[in-house]
Amino acid sequence: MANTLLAIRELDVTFTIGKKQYPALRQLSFQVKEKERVGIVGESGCGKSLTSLSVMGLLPESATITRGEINVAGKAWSPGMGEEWNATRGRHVAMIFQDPMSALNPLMPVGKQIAEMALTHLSVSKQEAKELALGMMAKVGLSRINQLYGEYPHRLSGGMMQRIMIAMALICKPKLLIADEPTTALDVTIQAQILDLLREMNRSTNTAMLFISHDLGVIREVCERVIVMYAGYMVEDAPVQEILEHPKHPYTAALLQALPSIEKRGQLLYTIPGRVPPLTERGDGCPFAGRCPRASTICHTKTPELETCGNGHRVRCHLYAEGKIFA
Ligand SMILES: Nc1ncnc2c1ncn2[C@@H]1O[C@H](COP(=O)(O)OP(=O)(O)OP(=O)(O)O)[C@@H](O)[C@H]1O
Repeated sequence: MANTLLAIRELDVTFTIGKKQYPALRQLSFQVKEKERVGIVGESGCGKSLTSLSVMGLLPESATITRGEINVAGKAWSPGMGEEWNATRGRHVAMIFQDPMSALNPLMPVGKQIAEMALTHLSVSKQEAKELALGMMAKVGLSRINQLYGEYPHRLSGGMMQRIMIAMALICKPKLLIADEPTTALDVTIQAQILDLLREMNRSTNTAMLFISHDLGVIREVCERVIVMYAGYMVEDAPVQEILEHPKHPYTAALLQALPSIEKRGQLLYTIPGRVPPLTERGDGCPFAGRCPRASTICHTKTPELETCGNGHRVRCHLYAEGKIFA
């Protein structure tokens, strides 16, 4: 059985705005195993990025981890670790973002940026770093690599830049790659190529993946397991096929209903009425109660517990606890 690579337990992240504190992540608990591809899905504002930034140690200054545990490759985070955590995390976890242009240095040739990564983190000579960078550029499907090595970022298309970012992220052989909306800024055909590449890299390098997207359709293509987040809570966690066939949380069911499909061609696409409540408007009860067509009194007053339901499936919903979900 694969070992656990990332374990998040009962994590709370809180923003301090003025003199007030606002919880942004609540009781978040999940794991990523070695080589596993796990997706996090949810609408804008649900806490997907804060989850990845917590792991990376990159939370904004106004946000604090107020409770819980993050464990990477057997090493636990604790407050005040600073550089020590950066070293552990840096050795095992790399991240790619939605907009590769803003993550690349516009003044340095792209090949050199990949080589710099190897020079900084591996004990290699300049020549070896260049060779590793060229090898990685070929591996991520770039052509004319010798010429491309010396090109500046602005000369590259969005898809090529994202390939460069993936090469930079993987050159030091991290155990986990966090990809935060890596294809959202790309057009659809390029999107499909980058998703193929990420799957291929997961297979060929055994790097586990935490893939963040607001699009369940994309997660379905890439991941083996999916975590559904809503307003700072994980509301469902299950293998992808299980969640597609037997969604248990009304929010997950609504996300699935909103997915375009060939059968729905010509029909008006379903959208979930309402919006994710901002931090300042979150109260007691189930975070989804205000938009849930099946909410009852208890949903507005008591936060549901996370229930384990078999088949690797967990859900946070009073309907499940009351035996009203049979899906
Ligand atoms: N620097 C900040 N200051 C105050 N609130 C913030 C800050 N960054 C994020 N938030 C709030 O924290 C909550 C979670 O944000 P987060 O960026 O993790 O959401 P997300 O699910 O990744 O959304 P998106 O898909 O838009 O990136 C949101 O309500 C957001 O407004």
